[in-house]
Amino acid sequence: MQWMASNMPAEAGGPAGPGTDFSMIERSRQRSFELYRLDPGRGEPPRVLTTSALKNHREPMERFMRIARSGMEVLFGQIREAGYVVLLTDTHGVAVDFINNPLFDQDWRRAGLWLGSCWTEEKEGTCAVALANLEQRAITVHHEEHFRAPNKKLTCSAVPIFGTDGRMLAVLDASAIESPDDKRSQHLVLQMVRSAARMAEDANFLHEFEHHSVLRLARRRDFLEVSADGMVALDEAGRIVAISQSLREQGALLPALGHCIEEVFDLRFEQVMQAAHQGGYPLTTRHLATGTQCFALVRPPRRRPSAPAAPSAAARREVPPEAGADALQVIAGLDPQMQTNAQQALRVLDKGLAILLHGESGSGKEAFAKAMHEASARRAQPFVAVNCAAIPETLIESELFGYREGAFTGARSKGARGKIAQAHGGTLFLDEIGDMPQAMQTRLLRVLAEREVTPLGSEKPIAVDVQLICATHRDLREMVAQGQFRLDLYYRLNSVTLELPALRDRADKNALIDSLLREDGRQLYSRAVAITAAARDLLLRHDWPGNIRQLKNVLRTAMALSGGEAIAPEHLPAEVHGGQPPVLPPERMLSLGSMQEVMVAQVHDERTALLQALKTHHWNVTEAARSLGLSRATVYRHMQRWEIVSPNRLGD
Ligand SMILES: Nc1ncnc2c1ncn2[C@@H]1O[C@H](COP(=O)(O)OP(=O)(O)OP(=O)(O)O)[C@@H](O)[C@H]1O
Repeated sequence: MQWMASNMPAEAGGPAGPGTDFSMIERSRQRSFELYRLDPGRGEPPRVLTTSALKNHREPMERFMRIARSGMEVLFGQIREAGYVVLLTDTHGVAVDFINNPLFDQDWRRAGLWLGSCWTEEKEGTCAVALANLEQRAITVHHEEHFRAPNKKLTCSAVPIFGTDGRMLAVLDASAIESPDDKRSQHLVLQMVRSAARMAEDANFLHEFEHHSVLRLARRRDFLEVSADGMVALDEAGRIVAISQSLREQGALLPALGHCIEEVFDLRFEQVMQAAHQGGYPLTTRHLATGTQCFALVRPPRRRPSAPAAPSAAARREVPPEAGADALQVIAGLDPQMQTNAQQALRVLDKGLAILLHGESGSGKEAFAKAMHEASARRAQPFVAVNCAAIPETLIESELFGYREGAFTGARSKGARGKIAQAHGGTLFLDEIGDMPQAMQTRLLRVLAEREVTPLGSEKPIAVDVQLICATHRDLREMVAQGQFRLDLYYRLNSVTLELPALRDRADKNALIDSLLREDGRQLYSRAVAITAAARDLLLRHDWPGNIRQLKNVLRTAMALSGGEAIAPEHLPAEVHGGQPPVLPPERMLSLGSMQEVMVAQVHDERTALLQALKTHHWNVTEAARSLGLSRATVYRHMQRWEIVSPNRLGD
């Protein structure tokens, strides 16, 4: 169902056949050679885990394996005669379940298509399961496209399966040892794997939300019962608590999470409940944001847990969207590029890959990194941020790697744990990675390769397990070309690069303004602060060199100046009016400290200007207000705020 134009990357496919994405395969080949230094000629089949090691992979998957089993059986029934085996792997590429034709056990085992086999890029190089895991897209890897010689006769079609929070759960794969040379022969197989994967996702969704009302949605009424386009789960208050993967992929409904059904569809929750009580008849409705007409069928909650009384509609609207994977959706807002970033981030999280965020200063790289941490399996562990540009070069080593007692003059007597060790189990965010000195780059590379850190003055390495997220506003590729950044570290860091758009390029400036007015208004005045159309217009037209940070500060100052009333153009600084920005060097304007200085400078300027006008007009407030283009009430409010007292009243 197209709720709006999809902003997801195109499905892997193309003229050369299904699941063909040359750049995906090419990138993987490059990593296999350069990052993992694999030997394409190595002869043995993929490693198969021992029973006890396999148990560790199967246990966390047990519930889902039971749900996915019928989908696997349907799929196997369709392709068994053509000589395929069906594998279900976890997100580490380990086959936790499989169905084969036992007549050919020996052949499957020899080919590594077996329970417990490990299909990772690190060991096997380019292969379908590893790529579906890494890129979180459906793909066929056919014959010679495989990296290692023993896999080159295989054809494998793999499709990722996502959980109800958008995180990847597993990969479903169909593989054969013998198949025609033409990759197009696999087109139908890939489609079958895809529909079995979708069946497993939907079954999992219905199972997980069995205590919730679930709305099946379809653009065509006839297909509502047999093949809905997607599902949303509602809690007892009518709030959307989850949306199925098929709708997630279209992006349009993501911002609906946490909202009441009537805010998203032209449909009252009471109608939904009524339909549920009467056995579920189709409802005709409309998606409010896109105007798309659609049909909904309610599946009532299976067993209703005894629940507290439903809150009022007003109270329901105040509830923030759920944490976890949705933290990323919240930070992505309504901007298509940010939504794609959020989807990509979910695909690569918890895969042991470093992630690079690129974007202008203040565009929200750290905020995005924090949201990624929240969305990851590490969210209960520390998030440690280090700004490489803010630490003097002489201290960066001890700050990052830590030191043992007496490691250098001035060291603390007990030594110190470095930031890398502090982030153990969690996420390490290295901001301004382009500013990291070359010697540190070498040490960091070693930490990433060996997954251990040796504090200064110590010989005992400490094992560390961190999700690394780096950020920069610089062009690292250019820095590599200039010899300022290590090529091998660059390869390690940019397995995935997410480009954060500058505020001026974001399609959701309006919504961002509203959300900042709501959040900061609540902090300052315990309520959202309004804004006039003229002031909003100025904000929308400004090009925001300091990005969201600057917008946030401008709005905070404006809120203070307006005293919590609607923000009008007069509350906005000169640069937003197209005038000269405060005289500060541009690079300083972009740091948090300097933005606060800008705020102070602005307030200081406004106070001086008001004082000057009052003096010029002999403390006649009406005259001073007219000369400044402000209302008398505003001038009085500002006088009170800035403690300007008319000399005529000093004796009061
Ligand atoms: N989507 C968002 N909604 C609301 N506030 C946001 C959003 N993204 C970022 N911010 C806020 O904008 C400010 C700047 O964000 P952040 O520090 O993440 O930017 P940055 O790109 O890391 O900047 P720098 O490169 O200078 O370190 C912060 O106050 C952050 O909370």
